[in-house]
Amino acid sequence: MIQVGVVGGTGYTGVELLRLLVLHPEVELKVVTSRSESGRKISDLYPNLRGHLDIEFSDPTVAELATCDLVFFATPNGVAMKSVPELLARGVKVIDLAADFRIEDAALWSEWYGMEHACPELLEEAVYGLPETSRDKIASARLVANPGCYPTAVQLGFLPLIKAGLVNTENLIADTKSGVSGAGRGASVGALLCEASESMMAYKAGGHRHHPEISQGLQWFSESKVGLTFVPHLTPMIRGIHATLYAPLNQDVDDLQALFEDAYKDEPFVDVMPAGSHPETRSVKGANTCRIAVHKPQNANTVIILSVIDNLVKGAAGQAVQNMNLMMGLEETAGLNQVALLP
Ligand SMILES: NC(=O)C1=CN([C@@H]2O[C@H](COP(=O)(O)OP(=O)(O)OC[C@H]3O[C@@H](n4cnc5c(N)ncnc54)[C@H](OP(=O)(O)O)[C@@H]3O)[C@@H](O)[C@H]2O)C=CC1
Ligand SMILES: CC(=O)N[C@@H](CCC(=O)OP(=O)(O)O)C(=O)O
Repeated sequence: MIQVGVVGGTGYTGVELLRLLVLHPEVELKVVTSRSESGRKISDLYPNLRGHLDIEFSDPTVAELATCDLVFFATPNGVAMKSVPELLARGVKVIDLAADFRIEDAALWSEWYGMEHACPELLEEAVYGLPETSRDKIASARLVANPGCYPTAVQLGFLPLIKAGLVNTENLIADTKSGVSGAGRGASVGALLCEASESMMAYKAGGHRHHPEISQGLQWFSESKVGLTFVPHLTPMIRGIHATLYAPLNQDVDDLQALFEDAYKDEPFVDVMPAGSHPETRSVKGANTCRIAVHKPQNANTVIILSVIDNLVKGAAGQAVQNMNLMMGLEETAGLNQVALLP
C-alpha cells in the first residue's frame, strides 16, 4: 500500500481527495492536515467518511509528513513551495493542487500571484500534470503541478485543433463558467447563498491568473503565437465548469468530429460526444471526466468546442489521483471509476 498525506484536508479539494482516496485499492491515508481542526476526528467534520477513515486531522512538521510516500497539497497558492524542497530531499513525491509549480517562468508567476517564488530552481523539474499531454513525464516525476480547473477544461478543448495546426491561434476565445465551490470553502461574501444564487456574473475579465497558465499550455503545442481571450463567470451551481471555446479555422476541414474522436480515442477520462451534442456539467458531477462536443455552425469558419468538467474532480482532486497513479506506477484509472450523479 502507498502511504499518502493530504495537506489541507478540510478544504473542498482536500475532502474530495479523501472521498476518492478512501476507496482507492492501493492507498493508505496516513496523514491529513488542518491547522484549524487539528486533533478532531476527520469523520466528525465530514460524516460521509464515517466507516471509511478513522484518523484525526493533525498539524505535522515537514519531517513527520515525510514519513509518507507521496503528499498532496490542497492548500492556497504559496503554501506548498515552502515545504516541497525538504519533502523532495527526503525522498517524498509531491502533487500540488495549487499553482506554485504550474508556470515555468518565475517572474511571470510572481507577477500574477503577487509573491516571490520560494524555490524557483524547482520550476524546471516540476511536471505540468495534464495526463492527456504529459503522461510519460508525469510517470517519472518527483513533483507534479496539478493544473487549474479552468485550464484543464480549456486546454483539453482546444488542443486537438492546435496540435493539428488547423486554427488561427492568435484569436482564440474561452468563455468559461464555474460553480461556486471553485472559490474554496473559506468564508467570503461572494459565495453566500444570497449573493451567488439566482444571478450570474463575469469576473476578472481584465485578467485572471489562469490566463498565463492556459496560454503557456497551448503554446507548448503551437508553432504559431497563441493569443487568448479568457473570461471566467461565476454561476449559481455548486460544482462544474462549462467552457465554450471559439477557434477560427485556417483551412477547410472535412471531419472535425473524427479529429476529436481520434485525438481522445485512448483517453480513459475524455469523452467526445456524438456530433450535435451539448454536454451538461451535471453529466460529469463527481466523475473524473471531461466531456467534449464540437460544432461548426452556419458553415462559417469558427469552430465551437463545448468542454465540461467537475472543477473538484477532473479540475482538481480526480486529476491529482490520476497523476498519483501514473507517478506510482499504478493503473491510471485506479480509484477513479465514478459515474456522475444525476439529477
Ligand atoms: N476549488 C476548486 O475548484 C479548485 C481549487 N484548486 C486549488 O486547490 C487549492 C485548494 O483549494 P480549495 O480546496 O478550494 O481551498 P479551501 O480554501 O477550501 O481549503 C484550503 C485548505 O488549506 C488549508 N490551509 C490554508 N492555509 C494553509 C497553510 N498556510 N498551511 C497549511 N494548510 C493551509 C486549510 O485548512 P487549515 O486552515 O485548517 O489548515 C484548508 O484545509 C487552492 O490552491 C486552489 O486554488 C485547484 C483546482 C480547483
Ligand atoms: C469560482 C472561482 O472563484 N474559481 C477560482 C478558480 C479555482 C482554481 O482552480 O484556481 P487555482 O488556480 O488557484 O487552482 C478563481 O477564479 O479564482
